[in-house]
Amino acid sequence: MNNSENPTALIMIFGATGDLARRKLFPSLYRLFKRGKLSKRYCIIGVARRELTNDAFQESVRQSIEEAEGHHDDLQEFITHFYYHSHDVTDSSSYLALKTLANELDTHYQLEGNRIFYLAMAPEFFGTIADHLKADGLTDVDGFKRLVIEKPFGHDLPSAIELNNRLRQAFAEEEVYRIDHYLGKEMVQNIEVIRFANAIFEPLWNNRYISNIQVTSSEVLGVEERGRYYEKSGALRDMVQNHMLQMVALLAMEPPIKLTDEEIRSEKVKVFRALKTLEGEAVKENFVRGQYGPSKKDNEPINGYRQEPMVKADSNTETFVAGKLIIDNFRWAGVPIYIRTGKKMATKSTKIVVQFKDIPMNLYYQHEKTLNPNLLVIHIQPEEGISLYLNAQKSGDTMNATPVKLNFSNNSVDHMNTPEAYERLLYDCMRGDATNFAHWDEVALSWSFVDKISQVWENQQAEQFPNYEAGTMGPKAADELLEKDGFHWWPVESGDYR
Ligand SMILES: NC(=O)C1=CN([C@@H]2O[C@H](COP(=O)(O)OP(=O)(O)OC[C@H]3O[C@@H](n4cnc5c(N)ncnc54)[C@H](OP(=O)(O)O)[C@@H]3O)[C@@H](O)[C@H]2O)C=CC1
Ligand SMILES: O=C1O[C@H](COP(=O)(O)O)[C@@H](O)[C@H](O)[C@H]1O
Repeated sequence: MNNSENPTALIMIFGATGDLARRKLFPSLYRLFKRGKLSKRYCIIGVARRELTNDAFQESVRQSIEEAEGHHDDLQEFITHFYYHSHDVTDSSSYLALKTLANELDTHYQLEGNRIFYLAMAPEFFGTIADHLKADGLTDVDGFKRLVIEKPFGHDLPSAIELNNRLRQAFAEEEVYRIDHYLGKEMVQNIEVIRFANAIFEPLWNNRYISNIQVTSSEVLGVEERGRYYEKSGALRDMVQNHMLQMVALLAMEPPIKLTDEEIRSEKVKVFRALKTLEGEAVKENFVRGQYGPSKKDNEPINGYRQEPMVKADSNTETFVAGKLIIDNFRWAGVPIYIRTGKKMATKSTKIVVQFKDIPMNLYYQHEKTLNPNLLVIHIQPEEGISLYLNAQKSGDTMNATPVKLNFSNNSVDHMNTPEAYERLLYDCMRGDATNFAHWDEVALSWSFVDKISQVWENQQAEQFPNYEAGTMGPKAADELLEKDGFHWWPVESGDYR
């Protein structure tokens, strides 16, 4: 790992005129600069097809940062380190000019030959770009070379293997940084700290004391302009294969012997290996798919998925998934981990609820009431924090126990300074810390789990689609999935369970 706190590198962004670069990458780089986490020796080359001068590119970078961060006097200084190279990545003859520019800037800014290639482009180009970077000598550098790859990493296991084999011709595994932006979120990173830095949780973190875990990531937005991509992806590939399973791995892994990327990955991989594979009928019993239908809000019609641009009128693509995961190991045997994610749901929320088992005997039993279970809630977004639900005596009432909530809200403490996920991940990559990126073994194992489900779903038209109204929390079958185990989804809207 290059542990410098102010790393030096040339960052080449392929797809520099695209949405991701504008909305996430440029503002994140600026925030690193602002916080003094970028050394003065940095340089960014933006690459895309359209013809732009350096000045026009710098202006577009300035605008995108101002949209996200407002106006700042030091922006002018920041953007002078940005250069633009018009280049079609499928055009073999153009890479040599890119190499010449990179070498010149390397010398000019004294970048020590450190290079980061960020592929913020459609995945079909990943292999071609990596091939050329090597063949045309852009990776022949004295310093480090790293490849940052956006999702989706393949469409299924065979395509992911093919892509990986191709990338590995040019970059070693430790040089490939597969982005999963959930791993850059403050409270996702906090899962490990909550678990491993608190004596009160780790002894209870197993099937003796936990009855079930629920991980929800719901979105209010629909597929917007991404119908073409989403039709081939669906919620299973778009969210479950990566973000949802990564959160599950962090919740379920054993404590690593050290907090190094190798040790943490090795524990996460064991979780993926222990994840019970579902096939045939087991898919139907344990997984629910949904697709949003039209609805109305304030008398205004809301599109169903099949009415969205670039979506087939009889689409079989799921926009919602709920599932019950079983981790077949000593710690988790018998503890269901429920996941749920979807588009056009009632609220934008990512939350983890850990429900503890009931105590053996309830001394505070009331006629019609049972005690509320203890819950640990990890609020990932939009609020960031943790809540612990306990039972305590209501004032003046000695026979009753009432749920009370102990709350820590990150938003109220440090919200303005909480780094964006992309900001952290870019910084980690510059420092050579791959802990919060997806290792190939994790990607391969999560595809093999998800592929079995998609194979069943793709062979059966979902006749009941659409099966949930836009603006709701998904199909009824998702509630029944938990009801048959004697549980229910804890609400994610308010997060207040009293
Ligand atoms: N946008 C987002 O919020 C997220 C995006 N991603 C992933 O990031 C990647 C980029 O997404 P996004 O920014 O939305 O995509 P866009 O379609 O907005 O941008 C694509 C970029 O690629 C460039 N491009 C296209 N074809 C070529 C070519 N042949 N040669 C050189 N440049 C080319 C385009 O510029 P030009 O037309 O000038 O060539 C543009 O800069 C995708 O893999 C996506 O899945 C992942 C998570 C979130
Ligand atoms: O990767 C993706 O994530 C977003 C949701 O991210 P969030 O940080 O807003 O929760 C999702 O909208 C998109 O479809 C998916 O590709």
